[in-house]
Amino acid sequence: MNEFGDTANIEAKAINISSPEDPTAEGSEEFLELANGCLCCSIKDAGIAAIEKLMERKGAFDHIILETTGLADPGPIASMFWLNEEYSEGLSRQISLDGVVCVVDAVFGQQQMEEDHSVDGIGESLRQIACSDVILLNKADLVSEDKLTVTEEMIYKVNPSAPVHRTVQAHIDLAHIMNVNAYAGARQLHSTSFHHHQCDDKHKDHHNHATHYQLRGISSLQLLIPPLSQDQLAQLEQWIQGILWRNDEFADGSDSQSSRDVRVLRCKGLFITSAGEELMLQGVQNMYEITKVEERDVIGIPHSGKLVLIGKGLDNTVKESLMGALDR
Ligand SMILES: Nc1nc2c(ncn2[C@@H]2O[C@H](COP(=O)(O)OP(=O)(O)OP(=O)(O)O)[C@@H](O)[C@H]2O)c(=O)[nH]1
Repeated sequence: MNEFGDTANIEAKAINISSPEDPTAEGSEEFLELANGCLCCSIKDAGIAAIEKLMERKGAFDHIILETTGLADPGPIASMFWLNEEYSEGLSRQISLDGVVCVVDAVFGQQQMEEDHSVDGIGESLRQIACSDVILLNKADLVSEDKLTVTEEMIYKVNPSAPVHRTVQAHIDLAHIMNVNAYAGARQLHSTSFHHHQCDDKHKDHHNHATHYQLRGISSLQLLIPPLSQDQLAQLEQWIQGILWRNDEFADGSDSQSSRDVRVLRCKGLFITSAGEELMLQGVQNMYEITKVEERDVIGIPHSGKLVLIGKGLDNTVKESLMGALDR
């Protein structure tokens, strides 16, 4: 869980396991120190080692909750649990990433987001919101209804696909933040209903079936994807690789203006093939996977697929580039 409302030092060091019912546990909580400080700065070594240590006590707990500091970037952490190469050989067989929860401070959240929009690059609060699957707008008792609404609208513009819950003292029904399966089956995507606000409707492009939410530093783009032939599916995947990898320093060295400007932090998609197959896309930063939806997960066949990109520089050019790729 992230809370960007504070300005805490990035050197927080604990993984906190709650295991009150475990008779073998020494206490109701255990803290595993990460030798190298912040989890996201020590992903490959200390992070994985700490989780491996935890898994020696497999069965003593049901969930692992990682609480990062206010300045952490959740993207690399999410990738570590999801598709890390070393990790996938070992622990990913035993545990899976459920979702990323972000706590936004209702008193300072708006100001923090405004400041982060005005900096070069993508400020941490925006990264945290962009990568979240559920958002708590906490300290709702301390601000006016108007301020809550304005903050919610700012959040929706950054990430239209994460539900936002207003909370006091972060009290929330655990069903909203646990077992959310944000990275699992397509069930989630079938039922995803994106937030629409009056102020966003003018950005909606019905002709191209696209919805575009633009805020200075970060934006999201939602596209309806028609049923795809096998060729189009291959073209779509190639296009996705292009947009996810073009900014990577290990990529093909492309140095065009658009390469520098576009940065995808999170992508999700559900694609339908003309043969009736369903495929799900999940991506964090430059990592992605496209998996076939198992029959048991399918709840009715949707008429069209959808693609959601959250990141920087996602303007009309990106949408047109995708349409062009599918038309080839
Ligand atoms: N009125 C009100 N106070 C709250 C709420 N949530 C937390 N607080 C109080 O705000 C104070 C600061 O709490 P946080 O903002 O969570 O600060 P913190 O515990 O340092 O946060 P982290 O370092 O991010 O874990 C504490 O006294 C909390 O009891 C809330 O919803 N309403």
